[in-house]
Amino acid sequence: MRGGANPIELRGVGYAYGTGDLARPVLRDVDLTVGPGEIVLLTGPSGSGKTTLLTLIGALRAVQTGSASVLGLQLAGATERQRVELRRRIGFIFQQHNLLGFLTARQNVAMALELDPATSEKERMARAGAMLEAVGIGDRADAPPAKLSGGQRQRVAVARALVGRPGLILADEPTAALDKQSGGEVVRLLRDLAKRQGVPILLVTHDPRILDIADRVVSMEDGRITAAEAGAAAE
Ligand SMILES: Nc1ncnc2c1ncn2[C@@H]1O[C@H](COP(=O)(O)OP(=O)(O)OP(=O)(O)O)[C@@H](O)[C@H]1O
Repeated sequence: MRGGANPIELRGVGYAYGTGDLARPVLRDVDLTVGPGEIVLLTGPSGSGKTTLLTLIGALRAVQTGSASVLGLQLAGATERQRVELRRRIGFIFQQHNLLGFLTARQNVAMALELDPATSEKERMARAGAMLEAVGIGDRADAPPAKLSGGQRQRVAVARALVGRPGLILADEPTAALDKQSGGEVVRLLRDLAKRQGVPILLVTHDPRILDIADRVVSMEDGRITAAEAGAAAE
């Protein structure tokens, strides 16, 4: 079944951990739309369900109730194969950069292209190098993650998420491990590159200092969306 025209369209989504008497609802009747090229920040107290919602949209867990269309795929009832294909079209950025320590920055970025049989090793390395230039650390391409600062590692993670020209970026607290300045720089860079490519972003954050990068800020509380407001970037 095909979904809607927006990159993300959720209607009445619910989710519970556990089953039977132990079932604990953590998402309740969530409606959320992210439009083409839109940057939406999802905020709210710890435990309100933000990460659960993000992983559900990223096809990392199954939809239980409601309708969830992501990049045109209706996730309710989708097969595992369809979900794997969808995941390949999404760029993920996590709190911890999740880079492989035995690979250089360039190899870490190039790895994201390995599933694309149309590209040669040489092309993958060239595209990875260009993406590292775009995030401002082209001169550190041959360094392993251990030789990079936290902010530089997160830039590599941004390059890795964008290099495959994804249809959507999902980011979970990408600034949590960074100081104020490097956190701000990394998300602004992410925003600028995403806007240039027209890639929509859904980004979970606790960090009030980065809310201004959003076109829209959505708040969650106790598994529900409680408020949606225009971000500073949209004004
Ligand atoms: N795998 C799991 N099994 C059972 N309960 C879980 C699991 N993962 C999360 N929870 C619970 O679900 C609720 C929502 O968690 P979730 O991580 O989605 O919230 P969050 O808003 O992202 O929180 P934080 O901001 O602290 O990351 C929490 O009460 C959490 O304890």
